[in-house]
Amino acid sequence: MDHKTQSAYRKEKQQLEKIAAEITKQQKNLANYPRYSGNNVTEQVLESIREENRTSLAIAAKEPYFARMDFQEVDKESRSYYIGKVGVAHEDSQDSLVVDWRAPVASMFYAFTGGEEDVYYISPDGLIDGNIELKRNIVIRNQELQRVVDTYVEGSEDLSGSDEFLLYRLSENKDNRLRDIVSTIQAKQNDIIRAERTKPLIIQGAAGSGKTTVALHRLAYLLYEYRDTIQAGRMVIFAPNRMFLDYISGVLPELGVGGIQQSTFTDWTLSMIEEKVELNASGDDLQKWFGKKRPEIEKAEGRIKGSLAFKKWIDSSLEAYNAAVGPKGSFTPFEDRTLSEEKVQQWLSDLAAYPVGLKREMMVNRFRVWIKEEIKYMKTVYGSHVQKEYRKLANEKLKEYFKTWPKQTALSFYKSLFQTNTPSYISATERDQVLNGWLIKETAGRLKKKQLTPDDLAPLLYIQFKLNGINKDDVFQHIVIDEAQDFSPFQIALLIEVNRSRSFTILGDLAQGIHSYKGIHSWEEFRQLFNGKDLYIELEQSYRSTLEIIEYANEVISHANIPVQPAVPVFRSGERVIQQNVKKDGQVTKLLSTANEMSKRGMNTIAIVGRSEEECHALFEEVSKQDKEANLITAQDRSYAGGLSIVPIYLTKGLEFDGVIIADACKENYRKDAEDAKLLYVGCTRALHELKIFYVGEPSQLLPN
Ligand SMILES: Nc1ncnc2c1ncn2[C@@H]1O[C@H](COP(=O)(O)OP(=O)(O)OP(=O)(O)O)[C@@H](O)[C@H]1O
Repeated sequence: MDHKTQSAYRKEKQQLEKIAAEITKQQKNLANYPRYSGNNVTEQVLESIREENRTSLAIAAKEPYFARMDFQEVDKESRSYYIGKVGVAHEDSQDSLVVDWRAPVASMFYAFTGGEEDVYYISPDGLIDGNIELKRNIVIRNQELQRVVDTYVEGSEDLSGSDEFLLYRLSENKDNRLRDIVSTIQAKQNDIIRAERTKPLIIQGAAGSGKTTVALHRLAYLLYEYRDTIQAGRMVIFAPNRMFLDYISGVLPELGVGGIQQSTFTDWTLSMIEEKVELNASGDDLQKWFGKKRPEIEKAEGRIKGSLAFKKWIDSSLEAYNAAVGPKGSFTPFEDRTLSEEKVQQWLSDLAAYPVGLKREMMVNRFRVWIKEEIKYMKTVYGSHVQKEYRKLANEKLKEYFKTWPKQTALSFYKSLFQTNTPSYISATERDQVLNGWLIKETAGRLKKKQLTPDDLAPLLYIQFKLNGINKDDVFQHIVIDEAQDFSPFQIALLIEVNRSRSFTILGDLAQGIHSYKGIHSWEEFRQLFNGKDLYIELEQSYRSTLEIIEYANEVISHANIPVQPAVPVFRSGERVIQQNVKKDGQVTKLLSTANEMSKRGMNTIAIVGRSEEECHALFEEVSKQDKEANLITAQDRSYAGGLSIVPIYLTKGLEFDGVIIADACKENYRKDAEDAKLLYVGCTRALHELKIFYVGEPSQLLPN
C-alpha cells in the first residue's frame, strides 16, 4: 500500500467507526422501546415507524455503506456522500450520514463514468449540477473495512479502478441465491432501474446481462421513488417457476424491501379464476417439447391460443354476445302492472359501461327492486295475503323474461367457443381460420371435464374479466415479467387489463427462447400491444461468465440465427472451455471427478447438466451409488439448494453455477438446429467460471471446432 492509499484507508476507517457507532447507538435506543401490540392507532403508527427503522438499521449495521462520492455543487463547497443500501441520518441533528442508493444524488455515482460528461441530478428543488471529484468503492464486512478502491479521481487519467472493482465482484463464487449488485450497478443498468414508472420497458438482454437482478433493483427503486403513491403489495414479479422464485427470493429483503408479490403466471391465473378447474400437469408438456421428437412449433397449442388473432376472435365473440343478449320488450309480471320497454332500455343504457355479466346482474337487481315496489302497491290494494302469490308469479315471469339473456360464466362462455354447434353470436367460420380442427375437438373434450392446459389460462381469465370486471384490489401498479420471451402476446394483453397504467418492466432474451412453442419469436409481438409507447432497450454486455465461456457460447448460438446482438463479455479471463470425448461406461466417473476437481478449487455451486429428465435420473442413481451427495432438480422442485446439482438443461434457465459440466453433448442429444442451439446456449451460459463439455460417441455439430 503506498502512502496515499494508506492515508485514505486510515481516514475511511475513522469514518466507518463514527458511522457504525451512531448506528449502534440508534439500535440501542430503539431496543429500549417495548414492541407495541395494542389497539391504539397512534401507537400502532409509531410502532410501524420503529419497525421500519429497526429493519433499516439492521441492514445498515451489517454493511453501513459501499461507496463514497465527492461532489461539488456549483458555487458550493465539495461534500462527501456515503452511499448505502439504506439511508442513515444523525439522530439529533438529522444530518444525513449515509444516503440511500436510490436517492437522486446517488444516481450520479452510477451514471457518471468519467470524462467530459455533464454531471447533474434532479433534486426536489430542480436540477443540481456540479462536479464529481471522487468515486470510491468501499468493502465492509461485519463492520470491518476490507477494501478501498478508487474508481474515479478527478484529474487522473486512470479509470481502471472501476473495472478492477467490478471484476473483483464478478470473480467471487456464488451460493444458492442471487445477490444484490448495488455497489457495481452499471450506467445502462442504472438507466433501466430509474426509468420513468409509466413507460412500459421492454428489455432484450443477453445471457448474464443482469436482467433479473436489474428488475429486482428497479422494484426497490420504484417503491422508494414513488413511496407516496405505490404500495409493495400492488407490485408483482412474474418468474418462470417456483424454484426460480426461491433462487431470487433473497435480493429484495437484502435491499430492505418486503411485501412485493412474487408468482408464476400459472399460479397467479389459477388464484384469479373464480371457477373450479383442473390443470393438466405441465411436466408432460416439457417431456413433449424437450424429447427427441419435437412437434411442429407453429402448430403448437401455445402459439395458437397465445396469439393476438385468437384474442381478437374472442373479443369479437364477446362483443357479438353483448349485442345479442339483453331483455327486449316490456315486462308485465301480473295484472296490468307493466315495466315499460322504454324504462328497460333506459336502464340498459345507464349500465352500458359495465361488463356484460355484471350488467346482467345489475339489471336483474333493478327488476327485483321494481317488483318489490309493485308487490307493496298490490298489498295496499288487495291486502297482504296476495303477497306470496304475486311474488311467485313475478319470479316465474322474471325467469322467463331473462331467458334470452342466460347467465354465463367464463368457463361456460369459453366452452361455447369450441362447441360443434356454436351459439349464433360466435362465428365458426372465423374460428376455423384461427384454430385448427384438432385443437377445437381436443379442447372441447377436455373442457367438458373442466380440464385446462396452461394455454387455456390466459383466454379463460380474460373472458372472466370481460364478463365480470376486475376487482379493484386485484389491480397492479407495476408488473415485472422475467424470462418474458416465454410469454405469449395474449398473456401480456391479459396483464394490461390488470395494469391499465401500463407500468411494466418486461425482460427476456430471444436467444434463450427455448419455449418457442408458446413464447414469442420477435419483440414486435409485444411492442404492438403498447401502440409505440414502449421503450425498447438492448443489453449486450454480459457479466456472469468469463470471456472464454461467452465466446464459446456465442459460437453455439450462431447456429440459431436469432435477430439479436450476441453477448459481449466483460474482460474477465478464466479457464479454457474443455470439450472431451468419454466412453459410455466411464462417463459417470469422469463427470464426478470433474465436479470434485471444481469443488476442490473452491467452487460452491456445480451443475451436471443432462439433456432430459430421464438422463438426469439415471445419472443421479449412478452418482448416489458412488456415495456422492448431489441434488436432482426436477420441474416440480420449489427450492434450489446449491452444492452439486444434476439438472435437465431446460431447467437451468435463469440459474447460474460456478462450474457447469454438460454431461453428454453428443450428436443425437443436440441436433444442428435452432431449437437445440438455444438449449445448449442456455446450458453453457449458466457457468460463471468454468465450463466442461463431455460427449459420448460423436460430438454435436453445434460444438465449436
Ligand atoms: N452490475 C453488475 N455488477 C456485478 N454483478 C453483476 C452486475 N450485473 C449482473 N451481475 C451478475 O451477473 C450475473 C447474471 O445476472 P442475472 O442473472 O440477473 O442476468 P440475466 O440477464 O437475468 O441472465 P440470464 O438471462 O442468462 O438468466 C449475476 O451473478 C449477477 O449478480
